[in-house]
Amino acid sequence: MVTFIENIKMLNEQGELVETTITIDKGKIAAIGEEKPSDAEVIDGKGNFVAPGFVDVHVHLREPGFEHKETIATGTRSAARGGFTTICAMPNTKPVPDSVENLEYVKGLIKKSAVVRVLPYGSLTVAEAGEKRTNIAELKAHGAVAFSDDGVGVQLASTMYEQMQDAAKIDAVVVAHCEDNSLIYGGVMHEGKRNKELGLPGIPSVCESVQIARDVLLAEAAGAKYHVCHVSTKESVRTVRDAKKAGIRVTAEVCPHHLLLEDMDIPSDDANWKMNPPLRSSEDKKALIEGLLDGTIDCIATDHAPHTQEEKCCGMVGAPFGIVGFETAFPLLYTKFVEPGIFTLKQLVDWMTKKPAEIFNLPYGQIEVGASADLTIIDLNKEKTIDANEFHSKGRNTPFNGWKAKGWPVMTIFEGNVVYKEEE
Ligand SMILES: NC(=O)N[C@@H](CC(=O)O)C(=O)O
Ligand SMILES: [Zn+2]
Ligand SMILES: [Zn+2]
Repeated sequence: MVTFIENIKMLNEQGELVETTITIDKGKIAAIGEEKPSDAEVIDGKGNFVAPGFVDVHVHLREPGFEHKETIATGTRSAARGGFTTICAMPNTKPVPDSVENLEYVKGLIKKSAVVRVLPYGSLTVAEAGEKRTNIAELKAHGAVAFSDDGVGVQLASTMYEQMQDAAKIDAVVVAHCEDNSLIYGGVMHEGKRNKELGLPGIPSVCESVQIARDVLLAEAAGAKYHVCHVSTKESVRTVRDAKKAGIRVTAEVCPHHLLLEDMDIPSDDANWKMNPPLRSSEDKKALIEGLLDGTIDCIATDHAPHTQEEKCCGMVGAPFGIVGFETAFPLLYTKFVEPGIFTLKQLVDWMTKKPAEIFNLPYGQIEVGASADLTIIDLNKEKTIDANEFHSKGRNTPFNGWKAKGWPVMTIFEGNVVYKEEE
């Protein structure tokens, strides 16, 4: 079946919006800017903006093991509603995809219920316990997109070094949640001014940056491709910048919440503001924005991390770290950064599509003939108030509830099929 999208605007190389059409045949983009084939089914783009389906290289779907927080079905529906068509699922599930058997099991679950493309990570260590190394060559051969122990830092330098050496041999990407356990101090938010006002234990910035500093030196020694998760501090940005200058193969991602919020914004001891790494200072936030703009930080990832309302009910100390991200990422970033002219629309879209795909060597994230027909149609003028109760995710854990934002995905197309359509 042939589908024809008309009355749509697309970004050109210069970053201008130009009117076009897209023809889809057998799940692939068959033509751009051509006439309607006679037998085609027509989608009216209503003059909206069409972007490549967003690519998120850092998400948590919770299945298997934590289906009360999220399932592959709810998580991917949430992704589709946010405009994401390719997502890389972190391995902190139960079981952890640390063996071929466990990875195959996870792949089976994905096949059964995912509505968008889910690419599973393999872990760096068995059960993410930080001790026994996994066989990453074997896991890669069975479809692991990359390797990470996200949720915890790899504490031993030798473990990281040896996995990087193995990764270098097969050109796999080592992806790191950087957190030195000896520097957490039982903290639940950033160690600064606001945690003292709230009487809450703080996590110092060095907890993250020292491990990034260690890892870039290990990546240099191993010749490995190394990607840093959710960069949150100015020292981390500087360390990545210096490493890039030295020719080390390092890339980095930043999350929307770290670009949009700082510790002083935290209104009270409310666990919907608790995530790892925590919201840092206003100087840190500034450094992250500068880092994106100067190319130190390569892409944006949501770190969608659903938890139940019961878990998040009662203050930061007992609650798990993490907030949901899919269904608010684009409108918030568009409203707060593109509308005021801090980022261009092309920059924002590239950081959510082409750039992450490049890092992980994925053939997605661009609208071109022959590519998978993964598209997000966005109404850049539509304004709406964020209501967590409308989320397709099981998670309601967001600090952005009640925020007004513009630029909402109205239709998401994955492999030529409509997987999300806004209710009229
Ligand atoms: N980011 C978070 O605060 N939480 C993540 C783990 C992680 O990304 O480190 C989770 O799995 O809940
Ligand atoms: Zn993490
Ligand atoms: Zn994560």
